Amino acid sequence: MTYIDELLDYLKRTSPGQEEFHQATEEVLHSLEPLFEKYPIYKENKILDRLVEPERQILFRVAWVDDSGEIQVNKGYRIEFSSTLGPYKGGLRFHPSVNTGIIKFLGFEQIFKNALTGLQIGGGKGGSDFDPKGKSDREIMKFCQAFMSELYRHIGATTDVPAGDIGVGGREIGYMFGMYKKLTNRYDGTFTGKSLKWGGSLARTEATGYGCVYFAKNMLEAKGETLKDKRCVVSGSGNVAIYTIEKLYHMGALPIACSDSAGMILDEEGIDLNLLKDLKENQRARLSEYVKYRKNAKYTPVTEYPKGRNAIWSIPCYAAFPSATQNELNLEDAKELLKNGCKCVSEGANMPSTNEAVDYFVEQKIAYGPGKAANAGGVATSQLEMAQNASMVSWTFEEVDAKLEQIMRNIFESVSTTAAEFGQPTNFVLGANIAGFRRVADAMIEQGIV
Ligand SMILES: NC(=O)C1=CN([C@@H]2O[C@H](COP(=O)(O)OP(=O)(O)OC[C@H]3O[C@@H](n4cnc5c(N)ncnc54)[C@H](O)[C@@H]3O)[C@@H](O)[C@H]2O)C=CC1
Ligand SMILES: O=C(O)CCC(=O)C(=O)O
Repeated sequence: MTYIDELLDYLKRTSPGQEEFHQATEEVLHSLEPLFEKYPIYKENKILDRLVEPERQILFRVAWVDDSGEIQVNKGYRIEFSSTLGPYKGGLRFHPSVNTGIIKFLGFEQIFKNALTGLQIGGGKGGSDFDPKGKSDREIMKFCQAFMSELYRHIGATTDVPAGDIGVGGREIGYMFGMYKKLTNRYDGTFTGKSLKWGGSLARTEATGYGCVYFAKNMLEAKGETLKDKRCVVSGSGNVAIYTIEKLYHMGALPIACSDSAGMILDEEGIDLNLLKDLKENQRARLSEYVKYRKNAKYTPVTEYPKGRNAIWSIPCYAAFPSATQNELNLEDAKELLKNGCKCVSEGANMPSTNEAVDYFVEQKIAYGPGKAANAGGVATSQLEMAQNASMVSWTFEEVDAKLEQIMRNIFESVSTTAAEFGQPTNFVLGANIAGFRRVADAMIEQGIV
C-alpha cells in the first residue's frame, strides 16, 4: 500500500459514513502523488496527515420556535479546517442534507480553493440541516438568530469569516449579522456577502458565476476557442447559476437550460434572465413557474428523468456549467455530454461531478475546470469585501470586477503551469490540487508543527 492509500484507508476507518469527505480526499490525495514522489519534504513533515484533520470542529444544537409555537431543533456546524494562510473562510449551508461528511468535504476543498486565489484566507465551512424551503420570513429570522446565539463566540473578522452557500443568501446573512452585532457589540467585517446598504461589496453577488465563466473563457482561449454564439447549459437556478447565465450573455453565448431540485427548463431561444431573477430572487418560486410566462420553453420534472441520471446533461451543448450541488453529474451524464459535442465543463458548484466523471473529462482532454479553481471567484471577492471593510473604503463595481477577472486569470495560469510542470498540461485537476496544496504546505512547514 502506498502512503496515500494508507492515509485514505485510515480516513475511511476513522470517519465512517462521511462519504463526501472520503470522495473529496480521494480525488485530492491521488492527484498529489507525483508531487510527493518528487518532493519527500511534504511526507517527512506529515503535511497531509495534518491537513486532513480539521483544526477545530464545532457542532452545536440550534433550538428555535416556529410560527405555530412548536419547538424545533436543528444541528449546527462550523468546521475550521486550516488557518495556515489566514482567517478561516468559507460559507454556511442550510439544507436538510447537511451532515458532518458534507461540511468536512466542503471545508477540505475550501483550503485548496482559497490557497489558489493567492489571497490570505484559510479554509472553513459550516451550516445546518435546517430546511429553509416553505419557511416564513419570520421563521428564517428566528432560526438565523438561534444559530448565531452559539456561533457568534467562534467567529470574528480576523479569526473566522462566514459567508453564504446553498440556502444562505443576503437575507440570511443580514439576520445573522444583526444578531452577531447585538451579541458582541462589534461592527466589523465578520461576514461577507453583506447587503450593499451596510458594508457589502459590489460584485460579490455576481462573483462566483462571473468567475466561473471567466475561468471557462481562459481555458477556451488557450485552445483558440471562445464562448461566442455557443449553446450552454447551467444546472441550478440559485446565486451561482443566475450570474453564470448573466456573464454568458455578456460573452455572447446562448444559455438555454437551467434547473432546480424539482426539475429543469429548456428554452431554445435563450433563458429569459429577468424572468428567472424575478422568479428566484424575488418570488422564491419554483422553476416550473417559468413556462407559464415563456410558452415555447419546456419544463421537465425530476420525476421524468431517466433513473440515476440528471436529464439536464443530455441537452446538446458546447459548454456545461454544473452550478447546483455535489454529485449532480455522474459518469453516464459525462459520456452523454461529450457524445453530444460538449467541449468545456466549468464547475460553479463544489464537487458537482463524481470522481468517475472527473476522470473521464480528464482522460478525454476537454477543457475541464474543477470547482476549486473555477468557482474560486466567490471567495476571492469575499476577501475583497474583507479588505474594503478593514480599510473602510468601497470600490466601484468595475474595480471589483476587474480584480476578479485578474484573479481568475492568475488561477488559470497557476493551474495550467503546474499541470504542465508535472507533464500533464491538460489535467487541471492535478494542476489545481498541486498548486493549492503547495502554497498551504510550504506555509505550514515555515509555521512549524502546530
Ligand atoms: N454562493 C457562492 O458564492 C458559492 C457557491 N458555491 C457552490 O455553488 C453551488 C450552488 O450554490 P448557490 O448558488 O450559492 O446556492 P443557492 O441556494 O442560491 O442555489 C442552489 C441551487 O441548487 C439547487 N439545488 C440545491 N440542492 C439540490 C439538489 N439536492 N438537487 C438539485 N438541485 C439542488 C437549488 O434548487 C438551487 O437552484 C453549491 O455547490 C455551492 O457550494 C461555490 C462557490 C461559492
Ligand atoms: O465567500 C465565501 O467566503 C465562501 C464561498 C464558499 O462557500 C465557497 O467558495 O464554496
